[in-house]
Amino acid sequence: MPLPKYPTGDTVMGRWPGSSLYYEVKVLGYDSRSRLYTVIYKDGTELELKEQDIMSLAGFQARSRSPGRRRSRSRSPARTTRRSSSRAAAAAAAIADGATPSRKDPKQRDALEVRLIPVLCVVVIYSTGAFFWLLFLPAWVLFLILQVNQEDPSLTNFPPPFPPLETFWDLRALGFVLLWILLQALLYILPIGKLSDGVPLRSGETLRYRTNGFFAFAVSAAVVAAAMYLDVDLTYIHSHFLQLAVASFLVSLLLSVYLFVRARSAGLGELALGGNSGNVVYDFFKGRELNPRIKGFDLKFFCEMRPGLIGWCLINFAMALAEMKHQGLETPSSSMILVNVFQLLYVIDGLWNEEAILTTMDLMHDGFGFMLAFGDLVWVPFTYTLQAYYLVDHPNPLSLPVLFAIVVLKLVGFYIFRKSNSEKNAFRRNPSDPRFSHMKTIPTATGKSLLVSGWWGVVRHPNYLGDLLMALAWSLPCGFRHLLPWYYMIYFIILLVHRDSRDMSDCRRKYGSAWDEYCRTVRYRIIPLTSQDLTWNVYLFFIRVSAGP
Ligand SMILES: NC(=O)C1=CN([C@@H]2O[C@H](COP(=O)(O)OP(=O)(O)OC[C@H]3O[C@@H](n4cnc5c(N)ncnc54)[C@H](OP(=O)(O)O)[C@@H]3O)[C@@H](O)[C@H]2O)C=CC1
Ligand SMILES: CC(C)CCC[C@@H](C)[C@H]1CC=C2C3=C(CC[C@@]21C)[C@@]1(C)CC[C@H](O)C(C)(C)[C@@H]1CC3
Repeated sequence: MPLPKYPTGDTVMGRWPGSSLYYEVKVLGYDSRSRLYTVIYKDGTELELKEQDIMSLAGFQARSRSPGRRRSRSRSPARTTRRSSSRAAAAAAAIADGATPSRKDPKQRDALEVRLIPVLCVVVIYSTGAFFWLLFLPAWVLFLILQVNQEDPSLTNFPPPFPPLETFWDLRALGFVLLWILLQALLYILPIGKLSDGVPLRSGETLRYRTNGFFAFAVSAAVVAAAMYLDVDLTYIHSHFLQLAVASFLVSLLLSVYLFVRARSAGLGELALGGNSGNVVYDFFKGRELNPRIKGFDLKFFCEMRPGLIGWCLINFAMALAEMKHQGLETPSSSMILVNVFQLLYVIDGLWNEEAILTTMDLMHDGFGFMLAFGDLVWVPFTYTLQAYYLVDHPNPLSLPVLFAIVVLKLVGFYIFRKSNSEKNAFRRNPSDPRFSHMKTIPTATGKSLLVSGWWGVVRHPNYLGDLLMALAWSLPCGFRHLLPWYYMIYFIILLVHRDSRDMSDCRRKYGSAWDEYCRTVRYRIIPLTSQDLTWNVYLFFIRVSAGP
């Protein structure tokens, strides 16, 4: 067995994952199976690093002597984090690493150029990718809203007519959005409901969350009922959908700027592993801080679970009222009822099992930046409601057998989704729970184990499978006349396939050979008996190039 290059107890320089910055770390151990070093940073953060991400102090100092290198390397994590604004050039220089050649020596200069060009290309691709998404995502929401408003929303009617600029803005709409967020914030901070522990952070600390989502939903429903009793016309939401979306976009943008700025004073242990590359655009998009909090008010948890998610149900309900008004109906159509009830069940289930969100990727690993702020406050409420919006002016009557088949599909999907999510959540919270005693697991070097029987032994992401079946049941009530109500299904396949591939590489990095063993045992990713094919790999290639590191 080869001896580790860096012995336990040694002080070395370790690369901060996802970035090009090196900090002083102490080696705590080496796992020969996964070939990973466990190291501890000065702020107490413990991580596992590969050998190529570690340098001896002497080697590091020798390389730092070059003037070009000194700029991007600071021994103080806090300073370096703040300084990471020397951006692309610093990142490029740091990634290029190695003995920096003298600029006067033409041979060495050529060598430097040869090495810098691909590095600069990577930096350019990452910032271009993030920049593209920053512009594309809001534009796409706008396109969907304008398209669904058309009498014939088929792609042959592309592009939809662009409304006059002044119609985009309505101060009242901004007022409603702010009031809604304030109401949700108030319900979130009320000392009512359970306090749940998150998963331990890298520093060993555990954050507490007020998981009173169901209570917040019930009170919000009562507030909406009271508003209707007072003759508030909820169909305003349908007629001012664009203005409400623009107002929410503004809120999400301001929130993202605030999040980016406040991350400058966050400690190293509070930063997410991705999203701290030193590239402003990329980091703004991905989010730098893992759990930004204002005096215990957790911004990421709140945004993901409350205003957008509960708002989604309010919008759907308003669409049902708008359908009755537009089509002169006494009750909503059966398709509208299905879409409303199915999505309501999904949201209520999420809020009822709110604790389970604490073991999802977003909460455990992702930084909170534009992507999630926009996703939570704009994307969810204004694109997930598209099926209901579509049905307002595009009726699709359903026969009883079709209706029954769709309900069965939804229930099967929901069962798989709920059971698998609850199984993983319970296992992560208490692996020694007697209900797991008969289950097969694979131990990993981190101390955590992987479930290999039960739902997680059928496919590697059974929860995605259930979610996809449910998504199918949400689109079917809208029929096949247009592609637009199928948008959610198409987007969701792309999102989940991408999340699955991201999770695969994260888990491989975390668990090394134990993960490989899990993948050998559980061969299928999302759909049983479906192997990876060429399309999947081509698709993943494009997603990776555009999504960044
Ligand atoms: N409607 C929507 O728009 C969206 C819905 N979703 C839904 O949200 C839910 C959460 O999804 P997401 O956060 O992406 O992913 P998961 O909840 O599946 O979390 C993945 C994590 O689970 C752990 N894990 C993986 N395999 C195993 C195993 N065999 N045994 C034990 N733990 C394992 C790993 O974390 P670790 O080992 O570190 O604990 C892994 O990183 C899903 O149901 C998904 O469908 C997600 C995105 C969007
Ligand atoms: C804007 C981007 C293209 C995509 C942004 C993605 C986000 C919209 C989603 C990432 C993970 C999510 C989850 C839910 C909603 C959508 C986002 C925020 C979720 C809260 C929906 C309800 C479920 O029951 C859940 C399991 C709690 C979901 C968790 C993940």
